[in-house]
Amino acid sequence: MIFLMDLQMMLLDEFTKHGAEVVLWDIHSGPNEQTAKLVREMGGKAHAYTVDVTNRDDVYRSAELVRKDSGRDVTMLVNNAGVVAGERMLDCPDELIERTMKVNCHALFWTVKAFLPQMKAENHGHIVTIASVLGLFSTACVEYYCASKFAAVGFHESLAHELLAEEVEGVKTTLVCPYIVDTGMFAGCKIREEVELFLPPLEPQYCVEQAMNAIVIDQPLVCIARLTYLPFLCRALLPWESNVIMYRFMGSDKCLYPFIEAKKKQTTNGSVKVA
Ligand SMILES: NC(=O)C1=CN([C@@H]2O[C@H](COP(=O)(O)OP(=O)(O)OC[C@H]3O[C@@H](n4cnc5c(N)ncnc54)[C@H](OP(=O)(O)O)[C@@H]3O)[C@@H](O)[C@H]2O)C=CC1
Ligand SMILES: CC1=C(/C=C/C(C)=C/C=C/C(C)=C/C=O)C(C)(C)CCC1
Repeated sequence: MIFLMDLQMMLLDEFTKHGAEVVLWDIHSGPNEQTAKLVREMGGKAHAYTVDVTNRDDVYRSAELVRKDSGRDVTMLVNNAGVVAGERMLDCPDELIERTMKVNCHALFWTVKAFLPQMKAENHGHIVTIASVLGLFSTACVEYYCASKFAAVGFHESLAHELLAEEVEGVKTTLVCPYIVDTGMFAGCKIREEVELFLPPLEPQYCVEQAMNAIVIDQPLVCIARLTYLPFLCRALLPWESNVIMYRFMGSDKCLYPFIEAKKKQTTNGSVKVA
């Protein structure tokens, strides 16, 4: 059985093709039921549960319910839920900053605590964390999003080390770090045109395919697109000043400013949604 935190339809499509029975957790029941219906229409098996992954009691209770309802253990956990507030830190209400940490990072603690013991006992399972390239290197204006994703990466890596150190070889881990994906979450983000030719925003389908390829071969880390391994390496190897020059040259020092502006317009129109 596969267990998924709210996930794009395409990712579900891929899991369904692999014969998975999916359990969907989402904070909103309507869209979640709709997703489950679509999976069933594709010939897959899906069960929808309304869960706020930031609420640890809700997570533990729902994990028990899943076990009871299905009579089976969850063998794959995909932590995909994520939020971004889209406001400069100094303008952002404290609650939204906290919420970003809770959804993008704390939720990983609760879901892993809920499902890993069983996986360890059976020496069988897979934990997938959908983090971000912004968990490996940063840029301006997304301090709390970066903090949450760096934390997610740190948590995932330490867990992966622990499983290896304890020789729990049947429980695999995959850390997925995508660049901008064209889902609307970061709409407006802009780098220099010449650079964008080599590194356009990712098509969701491409991102999902690359993530699935990594998951099926138990790859521990995948950066999507491959070119984004470079800034990750540069951050580790080059002096800070060289990275600053590189960022300016590529227009990536202020690439999130237009995203913040676009969000601000949405907020003034009263249509912004967080979580
Ligand atoms: N889009 C991008 O450019 C990138 C995204 N990512 C990461 O990929 C993941 C998916 O993002 P994407 O598909 O773009 O964004 P979406 O906003 O479409 O997906 C995020 C999902 O998380 C769900 N969610 C939010 N809060 C909670 C909660 N408390 N409990 C349960 N579910 C919750 C939302 O549910 P609902 O819609 O019902 O509110 C939403 O469906 C995120 O972790 C994001 O950080 C990484 C790199 C780039
Ligand atoms: C900083 C930086 C770049 C731009 C990165 C951007 C724009 C990342 C956006 C990621 C998002 C939105 C992730 C969401 O989770 C380049 C051009 C790769 C190269 C140099 C360093």
